[in-house]
Amino acid sequence: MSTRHQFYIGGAWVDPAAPRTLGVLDPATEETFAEISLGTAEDVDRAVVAARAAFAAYAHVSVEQRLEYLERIISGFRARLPEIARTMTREMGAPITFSTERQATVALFHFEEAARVLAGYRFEEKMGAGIVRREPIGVCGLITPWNWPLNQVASKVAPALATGCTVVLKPSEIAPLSAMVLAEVIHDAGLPPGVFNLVNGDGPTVGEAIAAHPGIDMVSLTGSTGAGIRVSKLAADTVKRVALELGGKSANIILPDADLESAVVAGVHSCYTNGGQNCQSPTRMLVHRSQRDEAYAAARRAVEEVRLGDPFDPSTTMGPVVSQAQLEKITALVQSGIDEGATLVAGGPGRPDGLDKGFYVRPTVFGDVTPQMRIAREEIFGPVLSILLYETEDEAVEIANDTPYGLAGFVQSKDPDRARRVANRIRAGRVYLNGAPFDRSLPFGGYKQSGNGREFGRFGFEEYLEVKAVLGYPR
Ligand SMILES: NC(=O)c1ccc[n+]([C@@H]2O[C@H](COP(=O)([O-])OP(=O)(O)OC[C@H]3O[C@@H](n4cnc5c(N)ncnc54)[C@H](O)[C@@H]3O)[C@@H](O)[C@H]2O)c1
Repeated sequence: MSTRHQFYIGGAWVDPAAPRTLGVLDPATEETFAEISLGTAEDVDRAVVAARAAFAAYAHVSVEQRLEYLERIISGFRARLPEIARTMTREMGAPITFSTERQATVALFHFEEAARVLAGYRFEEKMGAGIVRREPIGVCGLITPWNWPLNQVASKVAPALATGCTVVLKPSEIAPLSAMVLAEVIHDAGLPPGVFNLVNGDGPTVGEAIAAHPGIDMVSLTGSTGAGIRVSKLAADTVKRVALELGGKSANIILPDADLESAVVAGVHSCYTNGGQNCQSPTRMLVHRSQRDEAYAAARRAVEEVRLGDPFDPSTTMGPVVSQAQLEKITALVQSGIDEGATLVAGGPGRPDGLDKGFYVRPTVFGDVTPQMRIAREEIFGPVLSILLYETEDEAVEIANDTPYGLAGFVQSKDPDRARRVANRIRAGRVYLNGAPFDRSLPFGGYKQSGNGREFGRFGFEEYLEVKAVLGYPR
């Protein structure tokens, strides 16, 4: 078993203020394979002192120098990408192919994108009788989840470092190890001590200490809506900037003119990506009532294509879910779907055949789901798709928007103008038309209870900047 008891503070790996440990579980074997420390408010204090001291100089480091640091992080990351991917597969169960091609690669993208934005960014502009300057906001407390463990870390750390901020990172205590590899990469890149700090711990202790700390200027959290609310309340006392990336229950509207078979099959697979543990997963599929039977048959065929099993086997397309707690939550919601009268199209509760160990759940599809059912309203965070039926385009849009969330939407139609019209009516921060691929430069974030921040590209970069007007220039 590997032990990673130290935190990265002030440019060195240091012992925690008090000994308290937590095992990290391999979700495929249910075995504890590593151990970390759980920090305290005292550890957060030390990290904030280091980050504040470093900010005084780092805020004024030239763009060229910051670009050089980012380039060194990028090459160090690239060199360790296979190890980073394996670490994520071990700590949270994503299939190795997915960890390599998506989880790790997308995390690397954020550093490349931050460097690209930094290289072309105008930090000053002339306006009226003055100039407007954009300056780094200060010390940033970054709190991240386990489902895309390094992507979420990188989408915050990269723009923070690029803009001249300093960082106190608290990765998820459930999947903390890939972030510790990143800390080693950042150390090797030779950033000044204190610019980047990492303290492991749980939400109520270390997360809340970060949110409340008077020495932190901004807190950015990706996680559940409940954690986001708690962090906002704690941050209010010191009027911190708060950026939240929270849960979702995204709708995938399949308009009647779409190619139904391919839209349904792609929608099922998209819902199941990363074992369904994605904030923006299209978990509510909206199908025209006249296409019900055909859609259910296509969904069943898509489920048969899923290869559930050992996440280190390159042919596996779905691994276990992250934990026993997550497995129980998913199972309870699947049972609620049955109890509330939805039609079980595929899957269901219970252990998948042939998998006696590990937190495996059966990929499941429900049909005839109504908007009031729990499986239509609650974020399940597992491979469970709900199919809802609609009669008119207006009704489809109404169902899509009938949720406290607003992270993403998906629209399928052969008519691009029609798809765009429907997209404009969806109250969400991102809409994908006809299976559009991921684009790292476009903003990512939620409406409503899905959050208030924007990450990725220029929008993510600007989250870490203050705006200053300097008056007294000729007009
Ligand atoms: N919108 C997005 O970009 C996005 C991306 C990925 C995941 N998510 C969301 O994250 C959730 C799954 O991740 P999770 O289970 O790790 O979420 P979580 O809210 O349990 O934990 C997320 C992080 O917040 C910390 N935390 C928990 N309670 C806290 C508190 N009271 N104060 C401060 N910090 C606290 C945790 O320790 C962890 O580091 C889902 O709801 C998912 O939709 C959102």
